[in-house]
Amino acid sequence: MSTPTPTSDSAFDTLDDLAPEQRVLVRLDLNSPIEDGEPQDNRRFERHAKTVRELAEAGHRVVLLAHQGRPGRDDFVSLSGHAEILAEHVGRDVRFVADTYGTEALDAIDALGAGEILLLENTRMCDEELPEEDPETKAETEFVQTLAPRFDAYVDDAYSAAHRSHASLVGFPLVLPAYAGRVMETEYEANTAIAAKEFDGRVTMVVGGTKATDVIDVMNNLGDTVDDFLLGGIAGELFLRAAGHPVGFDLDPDADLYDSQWETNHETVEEMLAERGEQITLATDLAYEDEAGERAEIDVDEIEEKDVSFLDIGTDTAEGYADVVRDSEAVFVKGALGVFEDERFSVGTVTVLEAIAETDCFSVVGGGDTSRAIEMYGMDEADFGHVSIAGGAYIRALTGQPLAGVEALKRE
Ligand SMILES: Nc1ncnc2c1ncn2[C@@H]1O[C@H](COP(=O)(O)OP(=O)(O)OP(=O)(O)O)[C@@H](O)[C@H]1O
Ligand SMILES: O=C(O)[C@H](O)COP(=O)(O)O
Repeated sequence: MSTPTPTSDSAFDTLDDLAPEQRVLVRLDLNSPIEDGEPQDNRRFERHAKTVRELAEAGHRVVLLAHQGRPGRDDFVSLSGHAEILAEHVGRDVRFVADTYGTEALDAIDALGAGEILLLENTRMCDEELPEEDPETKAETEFVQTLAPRFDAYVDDAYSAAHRSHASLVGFPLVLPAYAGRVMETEYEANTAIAAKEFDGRVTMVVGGTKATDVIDVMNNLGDTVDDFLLGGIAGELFLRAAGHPVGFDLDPDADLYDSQWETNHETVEEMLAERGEQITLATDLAYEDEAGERAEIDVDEIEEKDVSFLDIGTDTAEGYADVVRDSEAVFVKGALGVFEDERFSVGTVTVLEAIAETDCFSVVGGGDTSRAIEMYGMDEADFGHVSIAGGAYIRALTGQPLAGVEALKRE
C-alpha cells in the first residue's frame, strides 16, 4: 500500500500558509445519513475533525459552515446533532448556533475566543446558498457579504461538495484569502491521481454498483489510462446482457434497476465491448439466493433463462479479480461488486478489497456506499492508500470534469 500524500507544490495555498491567530471561516462537508431525524456518525466527521483540531490548537478562532440534505427531503435537518458528533471527534467543545448569518450568528462569531470552535446552521437553510450560479454572483450575495468581513481567511475542506457551485463553496474564495484544508488537499491529490500520475505497471479499475451511466462515463474517460476494468454490480450485468447473456433484466415489474439503464446505455455498452472488449473483464460466474435462502452460484455460460436476480459476482470471478489486483501497481474502485450489505453477497466486494489491502499498490476506494464495506467487514482503512469520502465529486473527478469549488480555490 502506498499512500497518496499532498505534494509540496500544491495547487492551493494550504494551512501551512495561514498567518497566526486568524479568524477563519471553514467549509466542511458533514452531509450524513439521517435516521429518526438524527445524523449518523461516519468518516466525514473523523476526517474533518483533524482540520478543525489543527486550526483550534494553533489558536485560530474557528467558525464552521456545512450543509445537510436538501429542502423538501427528510434529511434536511438542523446541524445541532452534527456539532455534538464533531465535538467528540475533535476532542474539544463545538458550540452551535441555529442561525447562519443573522444577528444571532454574528453575535456568536464575535463572542468567540482564540482556539474556540463554532458551527453555524445548515447553509442550505439560506435561500442564496443553493441555486447553481457563477462564483462572482455568489460572492455578491448577502450571505457572503455579511459573513466575510468578520473573517481574515476562508478554509475550504469540503472536496466532497466541491462539484456544487453554491455560495458557501465558491463565493468566499473571491472575497477572502482562501486556503485548502487537510481533507481538501488529500482528497484532491488522491482523486486526481489517476489522471495526473504516471504509473509504470498495471492500472486496474474495479467498477460496479447501481449507477451504470456513471460507470460508463468513467470507463470512457479513463480508457487510455486503465489497463483492466473489472466489472460487477448492476453495471456488470448490463455488460453481460450486451454480450448476449440472459442477465441484467428487471424481473419484478415494480423494480427499476436494469431496464431503463439498459435503454439509455445499451448502444454505448455494445460499442465499448466491440471496440475495446479486451480491456473489459466480465464475471464468468454469478451468485443468487436459492429457494432455501442460501447463496448459490452458476456459471454465466450455463444461464439459459432470465428467472433469477443476481446479487453478487461468483467466487471464481472474485478470485480471478483478486489475482489481477495483486498484479497491479494502481487500483481504483468505484462501486460495489454485489449487495455486500447482506453478508451472503459480500464475497465479490470483500475478496477484491482484501486483495487491495494486502497488495503493495497505490489505491483509491471511492463511492459513499462502497467504502462502508471496509469497516463493515473489519478491514483496516490504513491498509488502503486512500478511502475517499466523496460520492458525486469522485465521479466528476474520474470523468475528468472540473469541480467548481476546487477551481475557485486554486491559486491564480
Ligand atoms: N447485483 C446487485 N443488485 C443490486 N444492488 C447491487 C448489486 N451489486 C451492487 N449493488 C449495490 O450497489 C451499491 C453501491 O453502489 P453505488 O452505485 O451506490 O455506488 P457508490 O459509488 O458506492 O455510492 P455513491 O455513488 O452513492 O457515492 C451497494 O449498496 C450495493 O448493494
Ligand atoms: O454528500 C455529498 O455527496 C455532498 O455533500 C453533496 O451533496 P448533494 O448531492 O446533496 O449536493
